Amino acid sequence: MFPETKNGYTYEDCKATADWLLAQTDVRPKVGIVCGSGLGGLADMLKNQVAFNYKDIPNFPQSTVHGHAGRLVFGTLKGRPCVCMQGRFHLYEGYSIQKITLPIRIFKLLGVETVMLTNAAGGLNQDFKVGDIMIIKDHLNMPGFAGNNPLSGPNDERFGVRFPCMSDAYDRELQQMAMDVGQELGYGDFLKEGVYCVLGGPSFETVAESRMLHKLGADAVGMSTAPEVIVARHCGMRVFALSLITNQVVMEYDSAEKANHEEVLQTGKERAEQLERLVSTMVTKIDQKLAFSIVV
Ligand SMILES: O=P(O)(O)O[C@H]1O[C@H](CO)[C@@H](O)[C@H]1O
Ligand code: HPA
Repeated sequence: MFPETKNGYTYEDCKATADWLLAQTDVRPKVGIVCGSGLGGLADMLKNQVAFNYKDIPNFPQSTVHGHAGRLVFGTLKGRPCVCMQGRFHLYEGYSIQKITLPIRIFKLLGVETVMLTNAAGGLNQDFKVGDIMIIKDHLNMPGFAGNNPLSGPNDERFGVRFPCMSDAYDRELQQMAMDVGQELGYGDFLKEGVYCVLGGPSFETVAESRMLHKLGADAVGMSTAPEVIVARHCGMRVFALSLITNQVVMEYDSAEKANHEEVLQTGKERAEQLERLVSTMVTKIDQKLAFSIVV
């Protein structure tokens, strides 16, 4: 049976959830992190944790996918206050697009200024290898082409404008910071950048679909992230996102490869440590930058 879907959450619904959370923790996060499939280890890095199971949070959906623990974790990452979704929601779980992006609006009302998202994705770019980390510079929002956009429905100006700009969705300074941090950490060989394409899932792509996406300019394909990015940008948060290339998308009919979720989780395990180090180092630099801009 599919979980309950509700079409649209009011500002008051989101505020009620944010206030409920704020009443139970002293952490006032400036950075909000969303962990992709098999990448929830990032949340375990937080110190002084106050954690909530999604099932206990008012209005929150439940995680139904293996590799998504279903916990919202508050704490400090290298001394910086953060909140981390250990598990995200996807359209294919049967939730409305408004529901899968609800936590992003709650981030905003918790005081988050920068959202960092990770995901597992299939590599379309023929220069990519399994285990590469792709800094996302742009996206193709396929569900949006079909009218399934998280901002569809009445617009509440308290979140943002009716027609938000998306040409600067992925913060360029943060992309450069990721490149610099990646170089410092010695990740040069497997740090890439590219365009992420979101599909509805849960079926993986056919060969014809993969070829089409590649021709359209996508470097990696997955089933998440872009709706969250749209909602985050709508309400004025800075966005950084990266994909772990967990598998090579099958582009040839005579290939013996078959996409599967186990491979996705396995690659996540193998690269988790580097990915966590990249994101956590960036968090310390973002924080320094914020402090600096307040002083100036
Ligand atoms: O995007 P995340 O949540 O990392 O998960 C990716 O991995 C799953 C497929 O294996 C899909 O849910 C896809 O979107
Ligand atoms: N396709 C779609 N989503 C994915 C893939 C893929 O190959 N790998 C991980 N998530």
